[in-house]
Amino acid sequence: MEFQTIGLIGPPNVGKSTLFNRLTGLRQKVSNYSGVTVEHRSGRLRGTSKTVIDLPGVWTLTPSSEDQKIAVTILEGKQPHLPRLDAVLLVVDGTQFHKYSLLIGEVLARKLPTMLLINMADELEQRKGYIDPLAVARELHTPTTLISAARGTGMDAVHQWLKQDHSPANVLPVLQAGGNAAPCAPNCGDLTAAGAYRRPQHSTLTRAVDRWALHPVAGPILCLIFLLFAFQVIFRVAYPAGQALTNWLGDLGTRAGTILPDTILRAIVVDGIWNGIASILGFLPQILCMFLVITVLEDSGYMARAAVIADRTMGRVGLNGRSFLPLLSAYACAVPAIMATRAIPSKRDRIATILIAPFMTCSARLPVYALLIAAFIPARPLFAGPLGGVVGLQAATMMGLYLAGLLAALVTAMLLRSTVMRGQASAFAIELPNYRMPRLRTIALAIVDRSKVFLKQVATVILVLNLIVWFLAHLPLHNGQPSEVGSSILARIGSLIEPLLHPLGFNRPVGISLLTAFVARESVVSTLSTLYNSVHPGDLLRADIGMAGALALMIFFALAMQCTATLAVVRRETNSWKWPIAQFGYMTVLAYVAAFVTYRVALMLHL
Ligand SMILES: Nc1nc2c(ncn2[C@@H]2O[C@H](COP(=O)(O)OP(=O)(O)OP(=O)(O)O)[C@@H](O)[C@H]2O)c(=O)[nH]1
Ligand SMILES: [Mg+2]
Repeated sequence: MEFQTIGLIGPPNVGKSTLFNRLTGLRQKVSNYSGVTVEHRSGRLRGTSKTVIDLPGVWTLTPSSEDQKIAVTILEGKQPHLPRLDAVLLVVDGTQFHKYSLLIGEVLARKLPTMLLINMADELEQRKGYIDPLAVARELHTPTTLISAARGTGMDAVHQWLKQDHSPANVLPVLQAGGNAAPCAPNCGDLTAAGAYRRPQHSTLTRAVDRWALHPVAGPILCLIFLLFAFQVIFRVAYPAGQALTNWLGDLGTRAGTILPDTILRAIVVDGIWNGIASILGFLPQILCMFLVITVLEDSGYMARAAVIADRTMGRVGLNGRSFLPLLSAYACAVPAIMATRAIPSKRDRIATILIAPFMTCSARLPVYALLIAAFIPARPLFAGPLGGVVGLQAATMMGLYLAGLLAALVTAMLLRSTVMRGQASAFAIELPNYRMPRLRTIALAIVDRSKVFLKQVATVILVLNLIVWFLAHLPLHNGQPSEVGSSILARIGSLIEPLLHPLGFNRPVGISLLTAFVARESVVSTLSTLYNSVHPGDLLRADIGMAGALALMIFFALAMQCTATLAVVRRETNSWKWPIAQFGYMTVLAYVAAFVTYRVALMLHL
């Protein structure tokens, strides 16, 4: 009998998802910190009809958080709509083998056919550690093998075990090592002695880097310098590259316009669709640059340190240290970050983290910030002097907006902890993984996948939004001709929201673009482009809203909850409408008031 449904179970950050990707050819997210996978993911074992299921990491089978509950429920065969597991690949990290006897004992006691995979063979050898998998197999009466999921070594034995006929007479002799008959007791005794385990030497790189990265003063400063440098690259390299792309696409649209006959169709294709698309595509290089930075930080193991730094410097606001990993991942997108809060055991801390996650600057805000900063903030050095050129005013403004979001999150956390979510902050312990050279494959896949998500968003949601905006700006028809700008449906919507826009210094196109931003934040760029009928709407906006309005718009955008996808996921994860509604109301009022104050202060300062 061959296995049909195989589960990957094991502690966090041991390489389960890396193995899953190798077995199935899929692209489950892999990163060097604990708690990356928070829900199950199924895939087909390559070349077969068998199902492999990747699970969140667990330290014991007594779950203490939502993600761990998922892993244990599936192991117990109690997950609705999912077949029972008929085999388990129990994955552990060979460089930390001394930590796993409890989990190994608990999993084997379930009596499912199990193979123990000791992963990270490459790192174990490199750091001069040792383990004898056959001796472990003999001790546990369980097939055991040493693998490297990242490099693909040792995988033959795994495939053989999965392929083999598991009727009692046909079990593979080498790996059998005593058969699968006698499962060990819940605690498997001293496996390290039985397996002649020699712990690997400490990673000298990790020690050297951590001396600086975890330093109470130098650590946060280095972190800020690194981010400032990343923003500088975004403005110096990615922005010009993106603008060149937009210019090229804009020219292409103009040329196509001269070929097409001068009909309504030409207006729809060139003005209604193409200009908006060309303007937003120019921000792809910046988004990719940001993802490159985030993926390198995650896969190198730095993110776990950033969480420690954040906990030390910001834990005083009452946030649980465990909140910082999801919050840091919200710099990419709030949706997976809110799902990552499943790893936080305390419900109260989890809800607090969900409520503040959308303040972190997600990648969809990036194009809008870049557009406004490039149009309004002069491209000059931040300070005079020989080193002045290293950091520009534009990069510093971008950093300021990221910090504004963070500050709003922390103040909100403080408010929550002193009102509706009072209570003791729980202690924070985090596993600090060894630093690893980020894998080129992980980075490349993250960037390719991100480009696909962005391009799909542009080709679907943003394109449709653009068309809707364009039509609303030209309807109703009068005697078969489009409306004058002032009498279109959009103009009427504009006049309705005008009283709200005026106190913030926004004009109608900005107001309309903020409405479309509810569907997709990035669409502010393409909506402005469609309304101004230009691939570079920033230049025209400069003449319309002035510096005070632009600063207010940046602050509004930093703080407002303009993302239906996030609201939907908050509803799902908290299982109530109360939280998303409260969150939406609070963030909108905060954004409005902060933008109003910014506008008035900027006017007073004659900016
Ligand atoms: N050197 C080395 N690194 C590996 C190996 N397998 C995985 N890794 C790295 O280990 C880290 C964790 O890998 P994941 O596959 O995300 O681990 P996981 O067990 O799924 O983690 P969670 O989802 O958090 O439970 C990543 O940085 C991987 O690149 C390996 O065989 N050798
Ligand atoms: Mg995983």
